[in-house]
Amino acid sequence: MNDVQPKATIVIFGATGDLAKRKLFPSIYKLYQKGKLDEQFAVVGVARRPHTDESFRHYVKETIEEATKQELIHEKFISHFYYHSLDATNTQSYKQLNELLTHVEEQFHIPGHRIFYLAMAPEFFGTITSHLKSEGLTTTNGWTRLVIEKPFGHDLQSAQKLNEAIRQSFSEEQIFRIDHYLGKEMVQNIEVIRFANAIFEPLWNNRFIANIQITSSETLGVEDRGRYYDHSGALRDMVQNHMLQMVALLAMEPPIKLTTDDIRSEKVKVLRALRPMTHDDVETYFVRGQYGRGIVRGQQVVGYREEHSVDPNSNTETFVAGKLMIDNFRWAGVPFYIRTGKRMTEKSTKIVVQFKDVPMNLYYRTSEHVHPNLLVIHIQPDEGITLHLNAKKSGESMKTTPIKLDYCNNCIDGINTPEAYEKLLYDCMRGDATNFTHWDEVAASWSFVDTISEVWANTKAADFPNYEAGSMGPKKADELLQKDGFHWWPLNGTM
Ligand SMILES: NC(=O)C1=CN([C@@H]2O[C@H](COP(=O)(O)OP(=O)(O)OC[C@H]3O[C@@H](n4cnc5c(N)ncnc54)[C@H](OP(=O)(O)O)[C@@H]3O)[C@@H](O)[C@H]2O)C=CC1
Ligand SMILES: O=C1O[C@H](COP(=O)(O)O)[C@@H](O)[C@H](O)[C@H]1O
Repeated sequence: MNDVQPKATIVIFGATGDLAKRKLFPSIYKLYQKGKLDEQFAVVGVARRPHTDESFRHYVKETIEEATKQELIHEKFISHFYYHSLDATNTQSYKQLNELLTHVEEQFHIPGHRIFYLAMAPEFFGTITSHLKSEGLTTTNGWTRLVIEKPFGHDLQSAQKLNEAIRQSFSEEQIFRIDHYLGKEMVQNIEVIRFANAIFEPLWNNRFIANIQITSSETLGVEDRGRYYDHSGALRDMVQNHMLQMVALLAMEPPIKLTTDDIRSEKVKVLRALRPMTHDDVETYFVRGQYGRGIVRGQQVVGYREEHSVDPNSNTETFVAGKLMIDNFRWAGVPFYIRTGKRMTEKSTKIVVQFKDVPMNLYYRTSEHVHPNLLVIHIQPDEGITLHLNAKKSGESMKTTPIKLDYCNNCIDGINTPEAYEKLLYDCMRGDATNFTHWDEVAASWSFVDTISEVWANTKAADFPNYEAGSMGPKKADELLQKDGFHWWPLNGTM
């Protein structure tokens, strides 16, 4: 894990697809540019469509130039790319792939370390992994690792089935399940903010925190992913993975050490402590929404049901808000509100920790309230922390005014935060699985969301579409907090 310039072959299944193009190739290039990969690496692209090594290299070069908006200066870099045309279901083809891998390993002096990155539809995961093992691709002199993209199943049962299939060929230690939110700089910062600051950890519990709000809003609609999304919805697409991972990081106990196992084990405990939903609870604790037509960033956009490859009578939610309770000593009684949706007012991911009011308000003897202290963690697009405090109003004795202490992570000159995929790929190459999800986390998350999706699948949402594109979601999402005497803190800093 200490190898700063790991030596490995990255085999990308689905190399002609969208993810490889937009995220994987540019990330590999950035790692090379930063000197995190030396010359002992290779990338072998795999997909069905025909390519020679030359035409594939040309394609990769173009995609990187497009993504990074710069001329690809390192011609040497591109010579590390190879292509093998393969239908995932064709056994014979894996033998040829193995021969190619042996060849590139000799060429670049790579000691048999292989990463198999499955950037393909999940229905192929089992077939590919079983072929990798049966055709000898996992038998090398080095280590072999498997990177699996989301979605990891559709519910607990299908995830279990998928996991069992993969585990026939790879052990849990070899499996790196991607959740790209765990690669985001400020998501990784949650642990540091909590555990490296004496002022926060003693307050990080139900005695001092009133509620925690996590919002991940998008302005985009479903784009060209209507077919996938209409069978998934926001609950499976965002809540089961990204949102619950952020909840786990915010709520976990301090790990004994900062090791992968210790951190994961604390996260799993949180996910297991989530108060399970009964069918009757769902309506009280969760709100679903679907966008209708509206205006997003000045552009008129169509409603979800009019999107390409979406059922015109679709019951699929494009928005979820929920109130989560964590039934343990630290968090009993503290609501964690989550909210995520497509076609909302702005693209933003933020966490707001609202502290309880001071026991007695000395500064306003009237009914006025002092502002609650808030710790805002800005995940994206801005990265940073804002602490909202109260201070004395200049010149006016005994009057308070809200003030903000701001730290902007991505404003510092010269620091360009690495893309999540860049960090995660590098972690995988070094064998650090901390920011990947363990099977136990996946299972606990599915088991929590399954009841909600069952209820929603079996009851038609009569009010869909129930929010206008370009808004912050349905009214019921506001009422969810109002019932508890809270409100969503605005995302644009006007608090
Ligand atoms: N795109 C994104 O931003 C994100 C994607 N993901 C996940 O990543 C995975 C890939 O997504 P994405 O890149 O968008 O998908 P695409 O549909 O763009 O690409 C699919 C890839 O699979 C290849 N493929 C399809 N069938 C076969 C087959 N029988 N044998 C060999 N190769 C095949 C295709 O190439 P060819 O047609 O040449 O065979 C293509 O390279 C999915 O699991 C998705 O959910 C997760 C998060 C974000
Ligand atoms: O995993 C997914 O995440 C994206 C949002 O990611 P972000 O990094 O842009 O916040 C979402 O658009 C997509 O539907 C989902 O599959």
